[in-house]
Amino acid sequence: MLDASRPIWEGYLSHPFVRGIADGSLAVEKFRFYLLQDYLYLFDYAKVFAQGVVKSQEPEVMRTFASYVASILNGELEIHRGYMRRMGITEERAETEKPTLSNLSYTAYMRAVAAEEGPAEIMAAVLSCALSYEYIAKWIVRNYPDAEQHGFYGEWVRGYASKSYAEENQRLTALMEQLAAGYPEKRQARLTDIFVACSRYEAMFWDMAWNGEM
Ligand SMILES: Cc1ncc(CO)c(N)n1
Repeated sequence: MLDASRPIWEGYLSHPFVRGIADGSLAVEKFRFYLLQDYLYLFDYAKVFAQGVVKSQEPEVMRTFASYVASILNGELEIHRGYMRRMGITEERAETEKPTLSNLSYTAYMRAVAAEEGPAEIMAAVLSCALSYEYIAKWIVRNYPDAEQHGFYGEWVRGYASKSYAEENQRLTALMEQLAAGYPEKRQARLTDIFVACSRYEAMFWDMAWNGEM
């Protein structure tokens, strides 16, 4: 799965939006636009995990999916709310924002997988989002030593490069392997297709953030 999307992931690292966070040169206006879109995105992302609870039978699997619903709504979105406070954006204001077509397409795709398919396919859909942010943030930390301390973007970098985020991702990866164990080739190929599609949607989301799509 990771091999199939390697070239797409390499592209994230040279993306001007990602580079702008890395060297601190990104215009705050661009980040503001991205953050509001990502704020909307994360509520749908949480719903995809919630669908994982609905679609799974084993208590342990249900518990894992459920814990991510809570950690997105209470943990990751705290980063967003922190930035919104700093930029003077209220939650009411953020909720009136309209998702761009790129954003809608990405979440609609994940929600269609979640509605029609099973827990392994749902995990394949959420995995590239989670893993790619860790990949990007760790790459920033390795290559831009000042990025973590940046007065504005530092919090974003630290959050996604953190040990706790990596640990959560390890649990997701382990669950992916557990759910897909013994899958025949055809179903494995389907998981890869979903993972690659979401990796491409991630690239589209960065493009949207950079170009300010309406
Ligand atoms: C678009 C997008 N993908 C992945 C993540 C990481 O959860 C995020 N916050 N936003």
